[in-house]
Amino acid sequence: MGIELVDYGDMRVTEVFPDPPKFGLRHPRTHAENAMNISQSLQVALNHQGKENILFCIGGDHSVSLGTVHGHAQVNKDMVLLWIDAHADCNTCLTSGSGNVHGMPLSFLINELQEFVPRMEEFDELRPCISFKDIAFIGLRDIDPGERYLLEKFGVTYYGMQEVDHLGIQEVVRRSLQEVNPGFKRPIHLSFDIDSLDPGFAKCTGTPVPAGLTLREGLYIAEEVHRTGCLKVVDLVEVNPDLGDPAQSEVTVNAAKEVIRACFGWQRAGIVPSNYQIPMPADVNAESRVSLLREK
Ligand SMILES: NC(=[NH2+])NCCC[C@H](N)C(=O)O
Repeated sequence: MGIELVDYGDMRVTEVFPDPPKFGLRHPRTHAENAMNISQSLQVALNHQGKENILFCIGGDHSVSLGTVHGHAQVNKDMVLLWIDAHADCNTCLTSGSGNVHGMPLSFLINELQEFVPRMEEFDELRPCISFKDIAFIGLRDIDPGERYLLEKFGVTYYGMQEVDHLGIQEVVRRSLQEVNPGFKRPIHLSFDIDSLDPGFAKCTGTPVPAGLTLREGLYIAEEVHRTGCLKVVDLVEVNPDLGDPAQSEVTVNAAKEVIRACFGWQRAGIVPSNYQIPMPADVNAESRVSLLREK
């Protein structure tokens, strides 16, 4: 594609011991510490790179975004968030049925939700940093009762699969961008959970849900978000090639790769890479060739 990539390396996950559940939330100290590490590393990377660049974080599960969104919001205070997912991931530890933090990251980050989250000093540093009005959800189809209650209570912009079927992906993306980022003035954080895609395209993920986005719809989202010119940070999470058979894992990884390429500006219609030079026959230089053609 003619783009230059800089690899900032892997984040090591630190496990903290002992780490008993708190309010049902599993591994609170480990999660809080790792989220803070991710947030700080992301801030360093964002401040280091050029303004026109895109920072890509490859998960990990969706708890990664607790750190990435927090870090991004410290650098770009006016950022908006597009959450592409089968799940709303805004359970509080009290509404969660699983205790898994990958279903809760937004409960720590969204200002309006703080009154529903019990205080845990481990998470004190991860101050909430975004409001519901700055978030659009696309692809939802497995929403827990507590999440549904909160989405309704705060009148949140969300386009579940029902809305995708009703409006079509083009209108869903147009409305989402228009609602959170009118005029394309604000930096965008795209948090793309591979389980937003239908299991036919992404079986190898921890919590697959049937009847999801097609790969075409997923790519359309990524292409359109790239086209805004506002895309600053992308999370691509919940890809787990160890789940499922080798064929399914290849399909899932390929889907993830295609989404990543689209975020970086690849288009299905093809692109001319920035450093591309058209091959010319060796015998004739371009100028004489043009004049030969004209003389005929
Ligand atoms: N990012 C995800 N895959 N989230 C799945 C969450 C599933 C369920 N709602 C939970 O809270 O446990």
